[in-house]
Amino acid sequence: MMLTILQQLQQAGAISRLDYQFAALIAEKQQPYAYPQPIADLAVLLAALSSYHSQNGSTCLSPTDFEHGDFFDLAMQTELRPLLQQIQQHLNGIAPNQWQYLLQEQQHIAFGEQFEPARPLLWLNGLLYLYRNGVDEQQVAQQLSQRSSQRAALFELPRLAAFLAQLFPATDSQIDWQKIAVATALRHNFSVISGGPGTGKTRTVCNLLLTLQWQQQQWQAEPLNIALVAPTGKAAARLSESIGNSLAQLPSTIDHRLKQQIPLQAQTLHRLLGIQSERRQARYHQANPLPFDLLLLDEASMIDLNLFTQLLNALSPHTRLILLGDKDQLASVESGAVMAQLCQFLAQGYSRQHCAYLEQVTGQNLDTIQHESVEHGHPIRDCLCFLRKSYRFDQNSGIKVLAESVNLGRFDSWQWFAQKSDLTCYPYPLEQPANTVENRTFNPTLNALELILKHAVNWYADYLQAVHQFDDFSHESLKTVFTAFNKVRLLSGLRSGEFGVEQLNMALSERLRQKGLLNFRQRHEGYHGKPIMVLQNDNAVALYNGDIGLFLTDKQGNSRVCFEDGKGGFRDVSPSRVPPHEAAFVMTVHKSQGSEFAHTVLILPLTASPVLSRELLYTAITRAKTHFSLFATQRVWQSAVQKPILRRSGLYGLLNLMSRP
Ligand SMILES: Nc1ncnc2c1ncn2[C@@H]1O[C@H](COP(=O)(O)OP(=O)(O)OP(=O)(O)O)[C@@H](O)[C@H]1O
Repeated sequence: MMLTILQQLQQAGAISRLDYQFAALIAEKQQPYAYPQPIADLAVLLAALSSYHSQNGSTCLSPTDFEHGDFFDLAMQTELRPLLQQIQQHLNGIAPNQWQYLLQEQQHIAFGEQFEPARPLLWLNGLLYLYRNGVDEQQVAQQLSQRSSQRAALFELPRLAAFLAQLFPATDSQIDWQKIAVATALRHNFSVISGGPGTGKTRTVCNLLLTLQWQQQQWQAEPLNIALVAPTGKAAARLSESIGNSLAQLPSTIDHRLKQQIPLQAQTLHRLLGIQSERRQARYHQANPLPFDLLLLDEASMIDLNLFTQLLNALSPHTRLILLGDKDQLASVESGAVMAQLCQFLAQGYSRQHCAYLEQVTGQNLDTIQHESVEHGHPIRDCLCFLRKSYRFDQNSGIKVLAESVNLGRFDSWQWFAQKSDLTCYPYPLEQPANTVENRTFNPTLNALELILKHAVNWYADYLQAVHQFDDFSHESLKTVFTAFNKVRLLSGLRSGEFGVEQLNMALSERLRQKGLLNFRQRHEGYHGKPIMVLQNDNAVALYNGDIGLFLTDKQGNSRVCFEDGKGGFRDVSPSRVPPHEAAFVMTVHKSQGSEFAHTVLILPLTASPVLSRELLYTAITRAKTHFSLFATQRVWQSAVQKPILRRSGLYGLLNLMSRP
C-alpha cells in the first residue's frame, strides 16, 4: 500500500510526520469507498506530496512538475531510490496529466471554486492545493484583480506634473524610474514598488506619500490616515528610520505641513492586525476593517500567503495598499510567494494608456523602451514599479556586482571575490596543507569550523570589549554596545548541522568563553553580553519573532534584555518576560531579512544542501552595507548560484484567468 511506503519515507526522514499523517487521513476517508487500488494510492500519494511541498513554500502542486517520475526529491538520494521505484509501481503507469481526471470521483477532493472544508484537497485551475492554500490564493487573486482595475482619483494633471517636477528635478536624460513609480502608484489604489538595495524605495514612497497629502490639501480634504508596517520588528524599525532620513533630505521648497503629515513610526503587521495567536481571530478582519486610508507594507516579499490574505481581508475597499520590497529576495518561510508572482507581470510592460498618462505627468516617454505586447496585458502590470538604479553602491562596488551576478545565476560570480576590495572569501581547506605532514587525520569539517571561529572571535572582539566596559543602562552606554554589536553579523544558510546556526552559536560562545571574552556557566541561560533573537510574537511586551536584543548586566548586578526601539533609542525588558529566544551570534539568512549590517559574513556548509539557493545568497549579500565576507567552497557556492528556488503558486495563473474578458 502507498501508505506503508510513506511510513518508511517518514522513518527515513525524507518526509515529515505531518506529511504522513495527512496521507493517513486521506486513506482513512477513502475506506468506505471501493476506489480502484492505483487511484486510491494516487490520492494518498498526492496528499503527502501536497503537504510536503506546502511545507517547502509552494502553495500548490502542478502535475507537470512530476512528469519525470520523481517524488519528494528522492531521485537524488541513492539509498531511498528503491522506495521511489515502489511508488512508481503502485501508480501503475498513471501519467501526471491524468491525475485530475482520475480523481474526479474522490469524495475528499474538491474541484474549482466549490470550497468545502470537508474536502481537504482542491483542484483549481489545473493545480492541486491544500484546502486552506487554495481558498487563500483564490481570495488574493479576486481582491487584487478588483483593486488593480480601480482607478484612484487624481488632481488636475498639469498641476500634479508641476508638483512632481519639484520633487524630482530632472538631472539627466535617463528615465527617472522613481518618478515613474510615484506617478504609477498615484493612479491606483493598489501598487507594488520593487527594487534592489539602495534603489531608493523609501525615498520613492516618501515622495508618493507627500504627493498624496498634497492632493488632499488641494482638494481641501482631511490628510490621509496612513499606516506603515513591516513583517518584523527590525524591519519596522528600519522603515521608520529610513522614512525619517528621506523626509530630512526633501527640498526646502516643500511645504513643511505636508512633511508633518507623513507618519514616522512603523509597526509590525501582526501588531497592526492585532494577531494574538495563530488560533484566535485577529482584531481586524472583514467585519472590522482597519481604520486607514493608506497602508504601506515594507519587505513585502517576506509575507506568506495566509498572512497576506488576512491583511487583504482586513482592508476596506477604499484603503490604498502599497507593497514595497525586493522581488529577488528569499520568499517567506511559510508557503507563498506573492511578491514574486505579482512581479511576473513586469514582463508585460505598461499599457499604452498608462504610458500616455505617465508622459503627461512625468514628461517621460516610455513607448520607445517598451518591447513587449502592450495591448493585451493584465491590469496589474500598470500597478507595478521596478526601480533599477542603485544609489547606495557606486559602480565599483563589489557588493553590487556580486549581488547582480548571483541574481543572474552567473557561474563565474565567484571571480568577484578576487577582484573587489569590499568582498572577502575564506575558502575552506579541503586537503591537508602540504607542510603539515605530522597530522595524518585531516578533518575538513573541523578545519572549516576552526577557520570560522578564528575570524569570528576577532570580529566580535570590539563588541565584547564594549560589553566588558558596560556599567549602566544609560542611553550612551547602550548606544556604545549596540553600535559595536551592529558592525558585523554572521549568517548561516542552515538551522541545523555542523554549519547551522544552532551549533555555530554553541561553538562560538564556547570559544569566546575559552578566550576569556565571555563569562557564563550555562550557555542556555542569559549571561552578560549574550545576543538573543526572539522566536515568538508577544504583544504584551511588544516583542516579535526576529527581534534582536542584548542581555546585559550593570555594575550593580541588575540584568535586563535591551532592544533598539527603532527611533534611535532603546527599551529594556526583564529577562523573565522575554518570549522564547535563542543565541544570536550567528543567525539564519531568513531571519536577517529586513536588517542590514556594515560587515555581513555568510557561512555555507562544506557540502551542497537543498536549502542553499540563489535567493538565499542574494539576500545574504544584500544585507551588507560596506563589506561582505564568505566562508565556503567554490563548489557549494556555484551549486547554490545555479539553483533558483522553485516555488509553485497559482496566483499568477488565477490573476490571468480573472482578467479574461
Ligand atoms: N534619486 C536619488 N538621487 C540621489 N540619491 C538617492 C536617490 N534615491 C535614493 N538616494 C539615496 O540612496 C540611499 C538609499 O535610498 P533609500 O533608503 O530610499 O533606498 P531603499 O531602496 O529604500 O534602500 P534599502 O535597500 O535600505 O531598503 C539614500 O541615502 C538616498 O538618499
